[in-house]
Amino acid sequence: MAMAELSTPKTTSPFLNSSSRLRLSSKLHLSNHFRHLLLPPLHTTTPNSKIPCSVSQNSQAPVAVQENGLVKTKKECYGVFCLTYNLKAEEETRSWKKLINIAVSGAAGMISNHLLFKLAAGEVFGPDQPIALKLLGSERSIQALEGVAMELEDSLFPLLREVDIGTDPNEVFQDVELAILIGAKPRGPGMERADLLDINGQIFAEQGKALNKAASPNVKVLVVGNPCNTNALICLKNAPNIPAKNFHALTRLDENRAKCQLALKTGVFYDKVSNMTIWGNHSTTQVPDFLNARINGLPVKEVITDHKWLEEGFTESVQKVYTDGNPYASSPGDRCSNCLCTSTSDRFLMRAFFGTKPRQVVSSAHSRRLGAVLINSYVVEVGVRP
Ligand SMILES: NC(=O)c1ccc[n+]([C@@H]2O[C@H](COP(=O)([O-])OP(=O)(O)OC[C@H]3O[C@@H](n4cnc5c(N)ncnc54)[C@H](O)[C@@H]3O)[C@@H](O)[C@H]2O)c1
Ligand SMILES: O=C(O)C[C@H](O)C(=O)O
Repeated sequence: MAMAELSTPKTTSPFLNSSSRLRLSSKLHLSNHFRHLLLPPLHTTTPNSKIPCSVSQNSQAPVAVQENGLVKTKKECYGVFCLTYNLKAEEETRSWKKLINIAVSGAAGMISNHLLFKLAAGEVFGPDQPIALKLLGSERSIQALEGVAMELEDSLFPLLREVDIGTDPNEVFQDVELAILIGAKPRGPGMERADLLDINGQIFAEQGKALNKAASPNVKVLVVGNPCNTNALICLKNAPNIPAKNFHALTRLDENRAKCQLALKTGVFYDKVSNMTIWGNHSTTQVPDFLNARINGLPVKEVITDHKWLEEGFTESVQKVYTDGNPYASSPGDRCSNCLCTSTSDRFLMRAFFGTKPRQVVSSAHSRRLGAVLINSYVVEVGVRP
């Protein structure tokens, strides 16, 4: 890491997105970053005071655009992301793709905590794809959400061009091209995912309406919050202007689990298991399809001769994983969400859908018209379009 020096911008104080509805009440814990709201605006500081700032060795810091000697700021933004940069010089030497607007709900939660940093680092859409993150939180999580925005800011990800935070989906979803809907309650011990429908269903009705109104008409929607299949259907039904085929529910985790089970049984590394897909819901009724899966290129039934295990033990181990409490959760008995592997699954799936992975066969729960719209997991072939 090299140390660079940036001049303090001659500007008014950066402000938080109005949609965050953050107010400075006496109850609000004031973090260091947040204190600037109480400090005099930056234009009262010495114009050229230096702020040390670490940047990656090879990149020159882009210069913020100025008008009438004042640094231009955006309206709805967070901290350093309020500045408008002139990236023309960079565009001449690098070919950036057009920026994509990505909304993430539940952005202060466990899964997002892992996923957002992978998105910002370019691990999902590649090193030439700039992104803008629109982070949606609940009123309760707004302080934590602000903390997430600060961490993103401090990370200086070159591809991360904007971060907005808010609690109103109608504002946060404005013009988004991808919406990853994670914000929902996770299940507790002894609960089935379906038990969450009463609590979580309403969230996805509201967010469906907001997407319908505010998002880009071709927005792709990935529902993670459980029960994800039903929530995806609720969301879709509340967003009639968005093509039904754009809605997906995350069942990729089941596919990964099934691969692990087969790898464990046969002692192969899991990359030797292919064509493993899931049919049905992200629930105890799903069917992991071992009939079409391959181990080292051979049909599973040829490699595993214990067919009773395949039909019962294997199937059940994927269907019922962690129903009685998740050993990987940070505090077992308290919550049952697998944040790290879920964020990895999100990543796999999005990479697959946005074509940054070679062609492959995966399972995905997405809508299908069989008389009626169904959201269930089935086999899809995805990858770079010829
Ligand atoms: N499909 C899958 O493979 C999969 C895997 C793991 C978890 N999940 C589900 O994902 C959901 C989130 O899990 P988590 O571990 O991140 O939970 P978490 O409790 O850590 O985070 C959820 C966050 O969402 C926020 N939130 C709640 N309601 C909201 C709303 N209306 N709008 C915006 N934000 C809201 C909460 O304040 C919280 O910050 C759960 O429903 C869980 O069951 C799905
Ligand atoms: O099982 C849960 O409740 C969380 C998630 O859907 C998972 O499969 O791990």
